[in-house]
Amino acid sequence: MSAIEAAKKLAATKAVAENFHPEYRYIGIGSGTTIVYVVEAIKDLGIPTDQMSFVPTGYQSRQLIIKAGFKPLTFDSIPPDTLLDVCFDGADEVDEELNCIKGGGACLHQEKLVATHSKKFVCVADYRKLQRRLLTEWKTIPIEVEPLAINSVVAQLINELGSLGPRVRDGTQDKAGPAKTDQGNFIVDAPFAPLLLASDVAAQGSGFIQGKTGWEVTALATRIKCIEGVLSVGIFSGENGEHALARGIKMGGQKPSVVYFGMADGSVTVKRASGVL
Ligand SMILES: O=C(CO)[C@H](O)[C@H](O)COP(=O)(O)O
Repeated sequence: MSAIEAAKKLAATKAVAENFHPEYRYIGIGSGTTIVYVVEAIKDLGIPTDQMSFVPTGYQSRQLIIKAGFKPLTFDSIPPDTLLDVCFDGADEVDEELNCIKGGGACLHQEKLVATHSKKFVCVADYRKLQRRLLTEWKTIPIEVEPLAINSVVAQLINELGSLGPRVRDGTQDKAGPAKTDQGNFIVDAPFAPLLLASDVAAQGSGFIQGKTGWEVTALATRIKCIEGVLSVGIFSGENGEHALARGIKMGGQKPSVVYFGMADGSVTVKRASGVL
């Protein structure tokens, strides 16, 4: 096993040991390569799961749940007003304030649905994903776009928001044309300069900033989401589910409450959200 795979597995094992409880009934399962180790770790706990439902974030995730012998539940079958007890997912990059870029595997829309309906989002990643700001090593924001609107969305990303060379993601080698999401949409990967943290903006004493100093994370996510034809933006920012609940808001927290990073030296670095927990 490579150092990176070993790091993912270590982080997944610790994240599950500390955040998976026998009384849980609804568990979200994300997408990607790291989540495979999370599902393995849940299985290895040996806790009975017959009273539990596992909510996938796409085709790959559903297959993982089924293969592990867990009961899958589609997002639209969750009982009304019910929050998931926890969701586990990976990330492409995580900044100091636990904002994330997601969507490297084109599953951002369902991942956001699940994250925003979970009491707690537990993120699992390897050391490459840990950065002070988003778009440091991972250079683009994945955006899910309705195919008919693809040209107009790309034009607005360039002309109105200053993205330098957004590209429609290609499909597999075996199929000509753009990649399609589980919803049948396209993905635009939009490059921007590294994003400012909310604390950077507060320190400069101004509102949202765009231009020479770059975009603040949530300001850019909000602007992109407002473009007609955009279904979902691969920036998970703002509040986390636990903070939202503490304020009496049931749904909508996007950020992880905690991130487990598997490190190159075999340790696991745990970053928790600050504030009211
Ligand atoms: O957002 C995602 C898929 O849309 C994944 O969570 C993200 O790409 C991380 O993947 P990996 O665990 O393979 O590094």
